[in-house]
Amino acid sequence: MEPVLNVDRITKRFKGMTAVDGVSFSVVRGEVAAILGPNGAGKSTTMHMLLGLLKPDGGSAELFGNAPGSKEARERIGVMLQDVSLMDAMKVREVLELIRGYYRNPMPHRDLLRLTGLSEEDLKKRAEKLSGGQKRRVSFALALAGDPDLLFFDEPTVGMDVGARARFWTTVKDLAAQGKTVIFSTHYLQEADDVASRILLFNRGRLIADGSPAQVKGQLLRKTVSFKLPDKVSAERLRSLPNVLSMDLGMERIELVTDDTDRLLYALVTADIGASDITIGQGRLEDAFTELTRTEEGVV
Ligand SMILES: Nc1ncnc2c1ncn2[C@@H]1O[C@H](COP(=O)(O)OP(=O)(O)OP(=O)(O)O)[C@@H](O)[C@H]1O
Repeated sequence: MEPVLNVDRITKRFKGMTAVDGVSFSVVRGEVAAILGPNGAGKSTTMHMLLGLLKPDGGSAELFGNAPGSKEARERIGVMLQDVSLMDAMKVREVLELIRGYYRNPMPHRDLLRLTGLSEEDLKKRAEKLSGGQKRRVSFALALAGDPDLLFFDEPTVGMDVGARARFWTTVKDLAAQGKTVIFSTHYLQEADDVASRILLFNRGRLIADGSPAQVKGQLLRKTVSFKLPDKVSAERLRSLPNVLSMDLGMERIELVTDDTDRLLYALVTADIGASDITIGQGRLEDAFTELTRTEEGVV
């Protein structure tokens, strides 16, 4: 598999705080990789280093074997960042043609409109007159203008309505199926799960999980073991059971959140506390995500 991006222990510090802390990963051709994480996790800083907009304090990155920001790398990438100024005074067509003019093999005009959903009418407008959603479409068109092999999207769907979001991701998947590689950042686990073939989960500047959505979810997912108890059993006693991450002591039922159902169940049954009507439930993914990132905070 052809490596498109190689990141080796990349690090960035800002005035005594470490925004990105020794992150390593690589991405191969045709992957759609989501850089996922809460606010301040280091997603944008990482992306900016990969684009050559920020210089790392340690480690390195290579795009198609070239340094970020080099002419060779820039010619093969397309970028959609947050809050891009679209040269407001120009018409959309002029902006697009200007950017297409920078590239040796720009994407044909017709394909750009088809992929981004921009209309001929939109092209006649000045960028400043566009709605938020239309501006995102133009940003997408600018990212595709050079028909790049590698696309970077920083929180691309912010400001898009549901329909625009769905269309955008369908197009992204089609582009990946044609062999283009896509790296995007997002706060939303669900979005990463729906779209990405690969999830890079960041928290507090570190890469804390890396794998397919199924692998990362497997790592994140916590199950619940719920049961009834005949007599009052102290919370202390329940907490002493193995692999209990948290407890909910209801009037009717006790619910324990665990990262190892088998071990907990065995201990529960052999503890001889009279647990009955035992059920196992699937934890909610969003809860698991919150839990994992919170736990990591405690570790740092
Ligand atoms: N130019 C800068 N100067 C100082 N600190 C910065 C700078 N850029 C980012 N940081 C800090 O580095 C950390 C990581 O920020 P970054 O923007 O990379 O996170 P993020 O994951 O993209 O967050 P968000 O989801 O909120 O966009 C944060 O604590 C942020 O305050």
